[in-house]
Amino acid sequence: MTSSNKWKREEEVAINAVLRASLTTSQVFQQLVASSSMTKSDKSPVTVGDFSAQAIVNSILAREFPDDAIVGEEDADDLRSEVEDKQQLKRKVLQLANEGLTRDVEGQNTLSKTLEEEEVLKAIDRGNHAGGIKGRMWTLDPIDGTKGFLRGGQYAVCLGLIVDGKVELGVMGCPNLPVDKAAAKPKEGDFDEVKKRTDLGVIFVAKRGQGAFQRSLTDPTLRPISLRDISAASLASASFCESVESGHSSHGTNSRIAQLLGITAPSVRMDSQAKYASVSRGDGDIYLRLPVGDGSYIEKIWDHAAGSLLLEEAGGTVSDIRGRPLDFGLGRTLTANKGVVAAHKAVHAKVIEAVAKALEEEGRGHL
Ligand SMILES: Nc1ncnc2c1ncn2[C@@H]1O[C@H](COP(=O)(O)O)[C@@H](O)[C@H]1OP(=O)(O)O
Ligand SMILES: [Mg+2]
Ligand SMILES: [Mg+2]
Ligand SMILES: [Mg+2]
Repeated sequence: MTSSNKWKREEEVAINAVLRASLTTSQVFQQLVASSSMTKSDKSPVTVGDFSAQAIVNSILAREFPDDAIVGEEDADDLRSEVEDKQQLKRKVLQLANEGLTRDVEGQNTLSKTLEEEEVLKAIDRGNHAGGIKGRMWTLDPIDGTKGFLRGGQYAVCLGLIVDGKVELGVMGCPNLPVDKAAAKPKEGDFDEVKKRTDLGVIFVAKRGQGAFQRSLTDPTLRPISLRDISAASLASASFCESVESGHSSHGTNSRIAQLLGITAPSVRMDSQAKYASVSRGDGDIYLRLPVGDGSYIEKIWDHAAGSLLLEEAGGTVSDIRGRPLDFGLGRTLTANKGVVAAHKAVHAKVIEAVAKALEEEGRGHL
């Protein structure tokens, strides 16, 4: 097998699955989140979107690669409940999953027969695998950035293929990101803008050793992407990409790191693994995810598999705050790592030095 053929079939299937799931989450966003009856505190649309997207991706993987394990964020326990609310949720998920699976998408993967309730629940529960170092497994975050999804910001459908503990393929759908990286991102909370714009929706694809690419939701042409070319000498011109949520990543520590590196540009804030994608195509240069507080939060593999490979293939280095590579072979979580630091290869070591200094100053040097 030539290197460009490696994972060809997996890539095709993963793109089709992520594309379908992205179209379905978009549909849920348009119909439920951006509807006038939606109240701010109602989190139910994201639940509908999560389950439907996981049902769609897992059904396709189960059919195409029946022997592969899946480590997915969600499970169907809630949908098996007899409570009327959950029964209603289950019916909605069944309908959306079937619509998503039977939609005509680039002439591929159409189901001959719609799924029954129990089949959809089983598909979702295929994501229960424990992970580990041996063999082939997919890891899925059906909606990463649930907060972004609810506020009309960024969110992502993230699928990675991990083989013997190494991410080999990553496919990420970002329905609210402009295809053109230079175009303005929709203003957060402006649901009408998201509804109206026709230039939103990107799928990012990376295969180990074969580069990083993007395509739109409608045109299958893959176009190469890469990080902005930055050297140690031009580090001061860099910009950070960081979480919107201060509970997910320490904004205060990031400011100090910027100061130490001579960076003055304001940080670009967005939810989800769209941060990895954004830096991968040169919109922002450094992705910092510094632990908050005592650093007890343990990152999940589905939150980093696709994004980290994309950024590496686009010319970057991804590590935790100590410069250790992310270890995807230890189960469902990244137990050997703390936080994430991602940047162009040429400046990554310098960023890690500044991270260590900033944490030391805060009395968190032990993290
Ligand atoms: N305390 C935390 N620290 C870091 N990440 C978190 C924390 N709590 C939740 N997350 C995860 O951060 C991801 C999105 O964060 P961001 O958009 O800021 O990058 C989500 O996957 C979310 O998990 P979950 O999917 O369970 O909500
Ligand atoms: Mg997530
Ligand atoms: Mg999620
Ligand atoms: Mg979640």
